[in-house]
Amino acid sequence: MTTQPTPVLEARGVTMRFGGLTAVRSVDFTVNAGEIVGLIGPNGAGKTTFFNCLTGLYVPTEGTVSYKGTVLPPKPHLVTQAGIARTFQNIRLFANMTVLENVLVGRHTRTKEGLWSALLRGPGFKKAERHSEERAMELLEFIGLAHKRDHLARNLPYGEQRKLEIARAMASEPRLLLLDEPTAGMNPQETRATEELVFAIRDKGMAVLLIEHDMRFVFNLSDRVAVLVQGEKLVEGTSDVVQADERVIAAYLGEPFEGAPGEAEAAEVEAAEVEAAEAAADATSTTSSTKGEAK
Ligand SMILES: Nc1ncnc2c1ncn2[C@@H]1O[C@H](COP(=O)(O)OP(=O)(O)OP(=O)(O)O)[C@@H](O)[C@H]1O
Repeated sequence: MTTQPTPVLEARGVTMRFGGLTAVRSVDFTVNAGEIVGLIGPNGAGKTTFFNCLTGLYVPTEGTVSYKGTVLPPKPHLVTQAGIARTFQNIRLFANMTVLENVLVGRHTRTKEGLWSALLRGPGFKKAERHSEERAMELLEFIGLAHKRDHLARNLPYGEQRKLEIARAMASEPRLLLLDEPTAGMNPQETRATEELVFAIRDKGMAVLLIEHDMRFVFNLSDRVAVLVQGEKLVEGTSDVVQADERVIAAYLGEPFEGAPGEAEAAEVEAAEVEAAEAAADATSTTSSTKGEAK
């Protein structure tokens, strides 16, 4: 008997427009409990915009995002409270706080004292501090930074800062973790260690969705990979299926292919441009022949 996958995250018809630019177009997307899913696509394909729609940073122009069957309000703190945490493409740590403090701040959605109390270390925060500190230290041990608990975040090497970001996101006790380019700027050893870390996170019971440019990393890790091209989901499947799909290769190489996202619009624009150019050419020849007649 096969067990049905349980969706944690479901995006339905998510579209995001910035003025005249459609960065994400009608994307349906699901992450199931216990899965590692990769989201790939050429530069500017709309991956980060889609992440921002999932995490409430952007309000999608159309479509809905649900967590365990309930539509999420597009507000980052409510999304985190529901059980989704994320890291960013550019590191966003509190540089002048210690490693431990950074993780404690990440726990604010799970303590009733809240963010300001955590930042200002008010009386309520101190009370809850011991329990939070134990949890934070467990996390630091898990990611291998316990020995650096009192170091300032800004003094950590780059790879450790990225790890700390992951620990801080995990501190909110999410069921789904979204990682935006977790290996950006890492050396091969750090990338390999991050791969192990992501597997270990999944083994803790969290689903993981990651955007990545490092193909070996994403194909090694992911149970499923979705490919965004010009804001549309082009292909979705196992690593083997996606790697073998010629449309994916063409999209990465920037080559045209039949049924490419945006192809119909591009053809319309091209036809309009040709028409405009022809009209302009006609007008010029009419003018010059008129001029010719006047001579
Ligand atoms: N806030 C914004 N306002 C206007 N346009 C935007 C905004 N954010 C993204 N875009 C545009 O939307 C498109 C998709 O960008 P996005 O950053 O989501 O792509 P990406 O796949 O994450 O790219 P990369 O891999 O380079 O990070 C691009 O054309 C980008 O210029």
